[in-house]
Amino acid sequence: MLHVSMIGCGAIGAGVMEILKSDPEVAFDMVVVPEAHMERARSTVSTLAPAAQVVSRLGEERPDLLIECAGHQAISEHIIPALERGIACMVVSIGALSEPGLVDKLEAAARAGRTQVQLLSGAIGAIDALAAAKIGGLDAVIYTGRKPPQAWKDTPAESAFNLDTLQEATMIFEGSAREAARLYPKNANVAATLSLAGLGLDQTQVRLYADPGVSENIHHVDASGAFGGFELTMRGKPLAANPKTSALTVYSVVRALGNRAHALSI
Ligand SMILES: NC(=O)C1=CN([C@@H]2O[C@H](COP(=O)(O)OP(=O)(O)OC[C@H]3O[C@@H](n4cnc5c(N)ncnc54)[C@H](O)[C@@H]3O)[C@@H](O)[C@H]2O)C=CC1
Ligand SMILES: O=C([O-])CC(=O)C(=O)O
Repeated sequence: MLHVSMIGCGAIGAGVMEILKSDPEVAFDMVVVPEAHMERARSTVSTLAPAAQVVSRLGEERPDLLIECAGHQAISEHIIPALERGIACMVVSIGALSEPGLVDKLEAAARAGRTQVQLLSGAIGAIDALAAAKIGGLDAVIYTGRKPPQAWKDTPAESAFNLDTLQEATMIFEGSAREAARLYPKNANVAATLSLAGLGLDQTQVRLYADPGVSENIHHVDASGAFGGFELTMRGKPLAANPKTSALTVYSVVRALGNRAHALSI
């Protein structure tokens, strides 16, 4: 039985607990959320993982695994201290790692605690292929993200374009993954994941589109190098609970937890 503590109880966290409530090999013992969100989290947790306690920090507990499904702030607040204490961690807010120095801090904390932090693939696929291709040498990685106009609300695109009346696909950003992550931090997880697996934040090229013709979060990757090349298009259905988040992100967390908990890993 794998004893897991979960940070966050929003669209991803609740989705993960919902799927795993019938898995006898995974137990959620703690769910960590900020004080202000505890009441709401308690009501969600009472049906999805009734044995779990809702807390605002991990305290002295030592889960087998701590998984972050919360947001950028949670990495320095909860993941780094847990790694230093030797607790294995998984992270889904990969966009946070575009902050200068944070990847190094994460690695140093895991080394100090003699443990490991796993960065999950989330809404994108082929991270295994890209990371393997990097070993032979990559020439180019181009990422195109395309989402319905409403998914770009509360981003700089909202002041530059009238998202409510867009009639055709409109490129709202072109530049490096580093710049994309700076301007669109809540939509930067895929760009940051591709960068970490591949050519890094400065060499990974990004184009972002607001497209009234789509209802899904469409991620396209074009990679080439010594291995040859690949093109990948993911058409991610957004979660009802948070349209910025593709459902595949939830499944990627469930898969990663299953791979730790079950005898067979794939
Ligand atoms: N790697 C990937 O492909 C993807 C990653 N994400 C990232 O996953 C994270 C969670 O996404 P959603 O579940 O859709 O968000 P959400 O907004 O639905 O839920 C966030 C949850 O985290 C909690 N929370 C917020 N700040 C916290 C903190 N400092 N400490 C502890 N708990 C905290 C909130 O109370 C809430 O329960 C976001 O950072 C998002 O950017 C989202 C989609 C894809
Ligand atoms: O599709 C998703 O779930 C999220 C996304 O685009 C990102 O954060 O890069």
